[in-house]
Amino acid sequence: MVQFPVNLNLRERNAVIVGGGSVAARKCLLLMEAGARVTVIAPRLDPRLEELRREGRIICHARQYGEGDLADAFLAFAATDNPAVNLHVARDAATLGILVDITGAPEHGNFTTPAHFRRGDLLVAVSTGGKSPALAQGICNDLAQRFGPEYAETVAILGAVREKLLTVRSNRTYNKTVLRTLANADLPGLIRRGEYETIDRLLVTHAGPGFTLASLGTRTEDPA
Ligand SMILES: C[C@@]1(CC(=O)O)c2cc3[nH]c(cc4nc(cc5[nH]c(cc(n2)[C@H]1CCC(=O)O)[C@@](C)(CC(=O)O)[C@@H]5CCC(=O)O)C(CC(=O)O)=C4CCC(=O)O)c(CCC(=O)O)c3CC(=O)O
Ligand SMILES: NC(=O)C1=CN([C@@H]2O[C@H](COP(=O)(O)OP(=O)(O)OC[C@H]3O[C@@H](n4cnc5c(N)ncnc54)[C@H](O)[C@@H]3O)[C@@H](O)[C@H]2O)C=CC1
Repeated sequence: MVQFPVNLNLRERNAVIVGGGSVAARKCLLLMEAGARVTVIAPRLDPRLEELRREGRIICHARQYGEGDLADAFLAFAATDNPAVNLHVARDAATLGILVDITGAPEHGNFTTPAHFRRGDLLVAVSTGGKSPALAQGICNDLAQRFGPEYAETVAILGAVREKLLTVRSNRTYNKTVLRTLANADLPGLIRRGEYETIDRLLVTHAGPGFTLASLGTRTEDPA
């Protein structure tokens, strides 16, 4: 199965999870992090889901999956321990044209959830197309050691430089060169060592006067 990589914007989109066990709870937390509105349908709820329900942060229907449950979903997850129910969800989603992750039988759905970690706006996702979730998770754990919190700051700085460059300069070739140079300038290493003056010098040299960390708003005061 050749899968297509995509990053979804789920802000204020409806997501329906059929099933309420530990897999459902994991998907639910992930969806909430992304700003989705989550509905869970399951007769039995994991304690984490039960708590979210009590706090009014998700909608729960304490019953078995049934007719019409996917009606207003943007995307859906089948995470019950009953393969027949999961297949029923797969068929209904196909009829409605809704994206669905059949967590116990990925070949019946049209997307899967990769292992992942975040550093601010940096998202690293690893997929084996369902062949070995444990390997995907292991590779992610290795990468997480290599890409520490300094990458969150690096992405914030590069994002701010990019936004300012695109606003103040219309020369695309120039911008591309500057952005590539800065992206390859080991800002993470400089941040790790606290060498913010060197970063300022790099920014001013390559992007131009006015491109200091303070003026970009990514750093308001010198830590020294
Ligand atoms: C297809 C997919 C469905 C989907 O889209 O979610 C799927 C399916 C299945 N997983 C199974 C087992 C395990 N899953 C994990 C862990 C995770 N599984 C995740 C994703 C996915 N799992 C999707 C494909 C991802 C890809 O490879 O591209 C992670 C990465 C992300 C997440 O769940 O959000 C998450 C990391 C959790 C974290 O970071 O905490 C572990 C490891 C562990 O628990 O230690 C095991 C045991 C070891 C093993 O089996 O490898 C089984 C067999 C169930 C059974 O035996 O009954 C099935 C069903 C099947 O394959 O038939
Ligand atoms: N990362 C992943 O995606 C993983 C996926 N799986 C698969 O995910 C599925 C669920 O695993 P767990 O959460 O551990 O199961 P679980 O046993 O903890 O929970 C099952 C849930 O399904 C609900 N359920 C049962 N019949 C239902 C129905 N007719 N309608 C609605 N809800 C119903 C139960 O009430 C319960 O909440 C399994 O199919 C398993 O193969 C398993 C491990 C990892």
